Amino acid sequence: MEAKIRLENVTKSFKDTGVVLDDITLHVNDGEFVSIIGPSGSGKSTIFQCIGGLIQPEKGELFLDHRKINGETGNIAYMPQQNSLLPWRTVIDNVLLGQELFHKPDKQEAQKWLRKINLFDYQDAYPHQLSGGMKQRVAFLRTLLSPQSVLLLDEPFSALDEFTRFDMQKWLLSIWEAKRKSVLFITHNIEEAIFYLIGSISYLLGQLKSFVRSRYLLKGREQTLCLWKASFSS
Ligand SMILES: Nc1ncnc2c1ncn2[C@@H]1O[C@H](COP(=O)(O)OP(=O)(O)OP(=O)(O)O)[C@@H](O)[C@H]1O
Repeated sequence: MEAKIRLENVTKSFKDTGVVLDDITLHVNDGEFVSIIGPSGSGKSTIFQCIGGLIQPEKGELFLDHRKINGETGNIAYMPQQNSLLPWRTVIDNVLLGQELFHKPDKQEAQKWLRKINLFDYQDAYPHQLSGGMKQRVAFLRTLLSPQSVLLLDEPFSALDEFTRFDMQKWLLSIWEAKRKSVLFITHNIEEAIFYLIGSISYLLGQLKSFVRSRYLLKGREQTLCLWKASFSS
């Protein structure tokens, strides 16, 4: 299977903290769902910032399809950990932002999805009028509806209550099944990573050809924790 995203021997350090990523190699295949789990400070968000082109590694190369993307932004739909909504834009205009960058805003589709996440009545509200969980749902929707084929989700559901989180997790899986985007998902929570593995199994068994795994990062080193892996040939 073709790698959609490839990190080859990526090393990144910061002045204060020293080496954070030490020779990381990671391949994510087309349509694959990969959870990245690890303790706080192990470098999970730093990996995303490198893939998203927000920072440059001092060593190593990053590829999207076969194209080198070191330091390039705009290739990936990225939902960072911190609130990334633009305060001067309404909810609907924030959701449409990712699509506007590609000149493809689809207001009707955005409204359809806002209804699904119970935010239809807030489409004309501004971010300061929303709770933390509502903002997270808006940012998540913007990322999902962006046209790029790779989603980077950095703890997208951390501000949500258990019930809403469960709904969003199920929703994310159904979107992944329907759109077959490549998803990299950061979480602190091993149970959440296992949820996606188990949730993916029925789909993968049906499709006969896929591959799901979780990665566990230790400071400076990457170890692969193969919780579940399936590779079927069609
Ligand atoms: N811009 C920066 N300048 C200096 N140090 C940084 C910078 N960004 C990250 N770091 C440091 O790099 C290390 C890894 O940070 P990172 O945010 O990638 O970890 P993380 O695994 O995502 O943590 P968390 O789960 O708490 O979000 C931390 O020690 C952090 O202080």
